[in-house]
Amino acid sequence: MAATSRGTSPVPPDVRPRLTVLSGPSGVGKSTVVAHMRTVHPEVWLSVSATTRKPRPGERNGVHYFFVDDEEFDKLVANGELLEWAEFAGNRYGTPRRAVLDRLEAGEPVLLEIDLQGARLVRQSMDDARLVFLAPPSWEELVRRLTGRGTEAPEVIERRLAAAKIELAAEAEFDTTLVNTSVEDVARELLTLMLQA
Ligand SMILES: Nc1ncnc2c1ncn2[C@@H]1O[C@H](COP(=O)(O)OP(=O)(O)OP(=O)(O)O)[C@@H](O)[C@H]1O
Ligand SMILES: Nc1nc2c(ncn2[C@@H]2O[C@H](COP(=O)(O)O)[C@@H](O)[C@H]2O)c(=O)[nH]1
Repeated sequence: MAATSRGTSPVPPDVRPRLTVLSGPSGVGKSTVVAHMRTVHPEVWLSVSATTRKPRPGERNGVHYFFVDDEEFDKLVANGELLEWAEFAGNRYGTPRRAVLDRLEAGEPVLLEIDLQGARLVRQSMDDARLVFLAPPSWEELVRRLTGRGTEAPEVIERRLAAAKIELAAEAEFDTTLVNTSVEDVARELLTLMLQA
């Protein structure tokens, strides 16, 4: 992932960047929105999580995730290297702590794309984090997107939809909700939120 510097940052000099967490049910379009935002603003830094999930076709180690086995993930947890971690639909996911803290200390805005459990943990440990919930236009559209992506087996889709019901019920815990009707619009709104004081 490309490094950022204050020189290329979209952050106005009088704004103190903070941590933004983007969450929402599986399939709502979090990765799509973030990828679009980063094509327009490649200088925005996105944390790369560690996961025990196997890579999907096209996913690259160190770019989309750090793909690790159970033993390596155990070590990351035991050594305190994760800012937060959670089990989601049968796999573990966690945010490498050092990289996030380094960026914040350098005065750069930081974006995490993580699940509800992780968002709750971040809120507990970093009370000025901004929590953004990405919602689908409807339940039917969420099912269509998750199924249409074609990356999960039917039983995994069922697990993710069960988790989605819990995540949708937690929307009120977030500071802001964005409805993902248009990827371009939501990406723009997300960037605006990230740059607000
Ligand atoms: N606004 C949108 N309109 C129509 N389709 C969309 C929209 N946003 C995303 N999609 C599609 O929905 C599918 C799921 O998107 P994506 O993989 O980004 O979801 P996600 O929230 O990151 O899921 P997960 O949490 O499972 O990783 C993809 O096929 C994507 O192209
Ligand atoms: N708590 C965390 N959740 C994370 C992290 N990285 C990703 N995720 C979330 O997991 C699910 C499933 O992701 P997928 O790539 O397998 O579809 C999704 O909600 C992600 O946002 C993390 O570091 N911590």
